[in-house]
Amino acid sequence: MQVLAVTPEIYPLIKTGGLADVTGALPIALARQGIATKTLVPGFPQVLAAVAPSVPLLSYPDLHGGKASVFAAKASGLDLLILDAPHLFERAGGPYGDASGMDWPDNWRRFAALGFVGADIAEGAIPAFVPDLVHVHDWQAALTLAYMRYGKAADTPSVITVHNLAFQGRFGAGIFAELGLPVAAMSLDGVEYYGGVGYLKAGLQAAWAITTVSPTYAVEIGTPEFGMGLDGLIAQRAEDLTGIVNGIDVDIWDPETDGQLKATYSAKTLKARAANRKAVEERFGLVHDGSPLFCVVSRLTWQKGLDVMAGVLDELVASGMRLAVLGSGDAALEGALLAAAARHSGRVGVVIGYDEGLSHLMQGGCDAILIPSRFEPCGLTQLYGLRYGCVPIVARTGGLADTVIDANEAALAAGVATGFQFEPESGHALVHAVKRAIAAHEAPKAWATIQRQGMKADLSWDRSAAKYADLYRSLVARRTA
Ligand SMILES: Nc1ncnc2c1ncn2[C@@H]1O[C@H](COP(=O)(O)OP(=O)(O)O[C@H]2O[C@H](CO)[C@@H](O)[C@H](O)[C@H]2O)[C@@H](O)[C@H]1O
Repeated sequence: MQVLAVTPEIYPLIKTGGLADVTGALPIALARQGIATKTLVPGFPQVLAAVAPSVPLLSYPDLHGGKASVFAAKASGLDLLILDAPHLFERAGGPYGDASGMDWPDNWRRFAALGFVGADIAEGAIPAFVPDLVHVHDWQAALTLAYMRYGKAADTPSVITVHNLAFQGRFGAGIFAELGLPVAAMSLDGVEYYGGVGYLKAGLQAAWAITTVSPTYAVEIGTPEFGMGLDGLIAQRAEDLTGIVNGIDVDIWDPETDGQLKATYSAKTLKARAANRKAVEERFGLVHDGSPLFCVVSRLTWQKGLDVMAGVLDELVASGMRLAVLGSGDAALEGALLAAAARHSGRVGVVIGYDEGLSHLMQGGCDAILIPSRFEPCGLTQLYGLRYGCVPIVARTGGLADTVIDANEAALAAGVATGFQFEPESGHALVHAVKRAIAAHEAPKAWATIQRQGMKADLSWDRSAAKYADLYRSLVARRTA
């Protein structure tokens, strides 16, 4: 089976969040299931710098205001189709905005172009690669499915994966005329969304199947509390919706071989983590006093609930822990965390920025990782934590609820606990969970059992990829039936 994936981000070429980890790892795991994927990605500067250009397979004299082409490339074991459109994608800054974080005003045009080209390929524009199925990720790729549905490849099976319902790609009605879709598409069951145009909405409406990245989030997004305005549509499509938990790249994230660690280790040599802990303490300016060392590695946004944590930080420090925070995002939150670090010098350390290597070292050296998200479609950092013996302390929501087994009395007695869960959005509940973790940490043998139990979990992509492969096969069978 041949699959066309369409995504704005793919690890290791371009990444702003967990979406890239998924689109970078899934094709490789799917190949082991006999499924060949080619991934269409925008030619951002970071992408073009990582690949060798080749003869264009497709050319556009005028794609939304400039010349564009698609060429094939290979990188990190991935088969890529790169949409080279300098007027749309070759800009300094991030993939969605300028260096100051302001969204590009023409994002609607940039990702309409991506979708338009995706649908052309679905329709057979590259004769040597006519996909059996198209799989798009998030709002930036979602319009592919609207272009397919309204003419180009209406009977090619399709899947949309929602990595985060908070990002919807909502634009004014004025753009519709420039999308090149038929007038009929500007309707309630088309791309129209609260009077404007909704890219994610259009994709959810057009997709043959919808997936999201955990079973609990799949249920949550059908409710007004988590549905972000799309719950009605999601509930309507409940029969076509599945939750498939993300895997992680267990080769990149392997404490036995990880080159970013000061000392590698296994479940049998947990003591070796001490060298990593010391390196973290030094990097974050923390005292070396043997007290529990917790960490946060996160985008600093409302979703992640770190404002709730910042609100109880004094209590957390008073309970005896030290905290190392790596993250960037919301300026007010960055400020609050830096202020806490100044207030609790030696006990709280903050590094503002994005540092992949340091995130590995933290997982390899800290005792626990705090993830107080308000909502979390899947979450990857708790999975890295499990694999590295960095015990996750998580809000009971979405994929966090599905992947961490709370260390309650029964789970501890049965030896199956892998972390700690607490009620989301409650500073009080977070403090309580941290205190439970600190108490557990005081019994080194029991703590090591929790660590080892997490390290035993099968977090590889193979299990999840098998579920995607089953879904793909069932959709392709439906087409031919
Ligand atoms: N400052 C920093 N330095 C270094 N590394 C950093 C970092 N900040 C974050 N990261 C890394 O970025 C990734 C974040 O992944 P998450 O799944 O936690 O969240 P995200 O919300 O981006 O993804 C969305 O998509 C993914 C994929 O489906 C879902 O798991 C998730 O719930 C959903 O919100 C991890 O690999 C993490 O280590």
